[in-house]
Amino acid sequence: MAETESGENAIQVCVRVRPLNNRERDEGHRTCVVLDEETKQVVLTAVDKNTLLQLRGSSAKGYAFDRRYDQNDISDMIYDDCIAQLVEKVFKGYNGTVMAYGQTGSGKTHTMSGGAGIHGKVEEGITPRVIRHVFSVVDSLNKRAKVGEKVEISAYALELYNEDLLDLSSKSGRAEELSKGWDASKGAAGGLKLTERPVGKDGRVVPEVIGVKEMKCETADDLKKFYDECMENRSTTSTKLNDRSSRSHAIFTVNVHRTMVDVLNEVGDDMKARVRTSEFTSKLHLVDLAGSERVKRSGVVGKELKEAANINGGLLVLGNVIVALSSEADGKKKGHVPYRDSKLTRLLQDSLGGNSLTVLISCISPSESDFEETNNTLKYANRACHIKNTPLPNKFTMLEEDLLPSLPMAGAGGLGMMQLQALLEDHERLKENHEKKAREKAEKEALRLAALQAMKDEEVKKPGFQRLRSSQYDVLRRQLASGGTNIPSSQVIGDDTLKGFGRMRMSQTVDSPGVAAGTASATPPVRRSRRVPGRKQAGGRGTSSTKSASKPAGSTFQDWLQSQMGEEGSASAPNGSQASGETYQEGMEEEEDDLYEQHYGAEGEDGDFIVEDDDESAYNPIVEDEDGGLPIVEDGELGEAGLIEDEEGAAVATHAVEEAAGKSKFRRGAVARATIESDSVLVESPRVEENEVVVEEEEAYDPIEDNATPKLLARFRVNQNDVLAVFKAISKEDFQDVVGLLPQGTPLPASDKMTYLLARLESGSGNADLQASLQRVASGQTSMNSAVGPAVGCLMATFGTNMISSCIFEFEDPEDLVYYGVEERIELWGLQIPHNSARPQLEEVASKGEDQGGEDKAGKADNIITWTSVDRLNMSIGLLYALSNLATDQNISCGFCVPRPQLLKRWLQAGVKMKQITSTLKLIYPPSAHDYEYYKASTVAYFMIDEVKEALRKVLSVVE
Ligand SMILES: Nc1ncnc2c1ncn2[C@@H]1O[C@H](COP(=O)(O)OP(=O)(O)OP(=O)(O)O)[C@@H](O)[C@H]1O
Repeated sequence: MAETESGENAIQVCVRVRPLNNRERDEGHRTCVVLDEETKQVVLTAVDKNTLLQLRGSSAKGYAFDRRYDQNDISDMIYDDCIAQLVEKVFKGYNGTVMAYGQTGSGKTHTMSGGAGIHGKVEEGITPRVIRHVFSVVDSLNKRAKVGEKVEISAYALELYNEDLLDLSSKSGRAEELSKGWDASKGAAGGLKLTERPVGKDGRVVPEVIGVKEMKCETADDLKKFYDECMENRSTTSTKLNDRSSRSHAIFTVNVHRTMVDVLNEVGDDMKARVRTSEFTSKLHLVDLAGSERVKRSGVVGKELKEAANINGGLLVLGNVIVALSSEADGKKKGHVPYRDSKLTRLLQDSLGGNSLTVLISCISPSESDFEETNNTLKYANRACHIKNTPLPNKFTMLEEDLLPSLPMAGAGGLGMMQLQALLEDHERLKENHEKKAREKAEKEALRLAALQAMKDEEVKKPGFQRLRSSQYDVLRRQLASGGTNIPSSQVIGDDTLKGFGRMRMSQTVDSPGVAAGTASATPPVRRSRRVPGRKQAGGRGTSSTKSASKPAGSTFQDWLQSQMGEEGSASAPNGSQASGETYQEGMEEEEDDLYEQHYGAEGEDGDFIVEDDDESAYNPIVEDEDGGLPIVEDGELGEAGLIEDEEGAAVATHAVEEAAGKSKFRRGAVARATIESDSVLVESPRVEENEVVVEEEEAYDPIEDNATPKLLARFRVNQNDVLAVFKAISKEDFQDVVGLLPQGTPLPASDKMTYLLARLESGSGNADLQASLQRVASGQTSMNSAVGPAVGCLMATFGTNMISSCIFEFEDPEDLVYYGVEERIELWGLQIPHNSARPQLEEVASKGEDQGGEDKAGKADNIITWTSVDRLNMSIGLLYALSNLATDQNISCGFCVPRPQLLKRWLQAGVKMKQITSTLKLIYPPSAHDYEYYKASTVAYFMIDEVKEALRKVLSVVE
């Protein structure tokens, strides 16, 4: 016998014997059915000669069934034994069928629908129980539903009447159909359409009824009402054998549509936890067949006779189907199953021999007068026990994955149910808001672009309109950063510098990188393109004014970098770098190449570097053309588009060429000389003569006066609560995951980019207090390396960039940047301009430093060391400045980070010193995370907040 995965029979056949009815009693019929509990048989006993004859000599006929119910058993028992579990299975994706079968008047409708029984006792039928049960399951599922999960119930009712398939829910429609005639020869005239949908590869099909009205029901009452209405419409008639005989087969189908959400135990490349949302629809058919009847006995004529013929015809085919299926299941030759011989069997083909879990309730009369029909029913029921159904849960349709923010792995402590629920709720909200946000964003961007365009249009009307290219700012920043304090601050920082940029002649000493590194002689004025010594000893590119040479002796990048990093703990020379040292070194070598190019110019094909004249020791940050306009490359190599050189040498020149060719993605055409018609629309660059920055005055346009020069402003509004909460979250030493560390009741950030990725710096043995250790560093008693070494550990929480921007900082775009498109902003800021998004109101927590005090020898607040971590993702110097400001406010004087090469580069360029900590970074981090390996090989650095601020002030025009 076919079984489900859980071992239950896929087809359960039970027998129900009704009591003798009044007519049978009146006529003196006796019971011929006995339930033998020992043999589990339903035994038909021969009670008279004729019956004996019919039994061909046997005095008794027994059929074994697992479940047998006599006249004293109520439908409660049948339900509990067979139906309840079926209903539960339907919610797990299985199709189910409960089908009452038997001769007319045997109790099928009573069993399926209930009602006043023979003894006047009202009994609830299986279908009303199913309805109640279905909604009790729905309620319990809803109670423990995850966000995004739902279950929907709908139903439809069919009637197969004289081979016409009708919608029982539509009384008028049904009457109309019937008026067209009930002759089976008319087939489906006017009725519903029955089709078959192929499923699987074995040629199996499932029936589908087209056009039936499906009713969505929210409550059990809704569904019961719908059921009652449908059953009211059913064709019945009074016969000799049944006062209210069903003249049609009725199929009431309950659809269960479920959407389920599973949080998978995995994290994707994007560091989001995988969530699988799946859905299925399963069907529970509740079938009340019309009864077979011997027309002689039921005494029907005319229309009822025709009905009986059709009923019997369908049931005959049903019997044949059962026989064919049972023979097949018994291992006999696979034969043809005549499903298509009747509409009834076509409709039921999934329930018998198909994909359904089926309970067949064989209703029988106990009366000896019905002996033959009962025997017949039991015979088929017995055969049906052998039918093999192959129930498989309906295929889940996966809707989507990957919607949750990433969760810490179970190994890191896992999530509590509450937290998980919170995340799921967050997830749901995100899902709902996703489209709305996208739409709003698109609208906002469209408005912004329109406004931007309008502004640009206005700007270009101004005489001499020009704005500085982002690369020019980089040039300036780097130049200023490398020059350090030698440049008067009034001219180095902020508007003044920018004002002077290209406008006035300033005489001041600038230490070029080469000078800072203590190598090659100072920076002479150079005004003609030439090559500087390259790292390769190859020939020139055939230009008369170039030649090859070696990199200046002693002028190593390493030297320069060292000078940038300060004396202690050079990131460029990570001595003592342990596990991560090698990778770090490789990273730095890449950086070296990068920075080398920036300082000595882009490498030519042969490894040479293009600079001015033949003076190998020369260093010329800026070259301009004779007219003081856009610089021109004179050796012809770079065309006539212009050249701006400083540390970046030819790289900038190349950029200028691209610019001229209209290839640059930044401010295409806005700077290129070719596009500028007016002589007055020129941007000049400072140039260096004998270690002096020379900026020639011109009559032309003053970007500041014309209010067209962008300023790099760090104008931040910081959400203190968010930051404090984050700081608190990452300041616990003994942690399992960040979520668990957030203050009780802290709502989780709404950002879908939120990540909680954890790393802990394993800093050797000992259990000293990190706080105290850091204080010793602050008071100069010890170095960071030795302080962190014995400390308990450094917890570093990294958050997605979005979270940093939306949770920690709230930016106001500097007004002057509003002219710029996103790409330009990125270039200027090193970070996408953060957006303002909804941020959770997190509980305010006290400053850790103030709470803990510790060894604050000097007793000054600014000597109290607290620490924070900095996201490694594209942290711009602007963000870093804002963070540093905040850290100062909070008496935080030291920051840790895992610098990315790009980040390191940018910070170094900005003059921010970072020092490597020689320690092993132990990751508490999902290994599946895309940057796991990166972190594994990373080095932790630290920086002192004051130093950072001081350095950044030099390159940022800060509005405090
Ligand atoms: N188990 C039972 N206990 C009490 N009364 C019953 C039982 N089964 C059937 N009856 C009564 O017997 C009568 C006939 O039952 P029912 O209408 O359910 O038969 P049926 O098999 O549906 O007949 P038909 O095929 O003609 O529609 C009804 O009055 C019903 O109340």
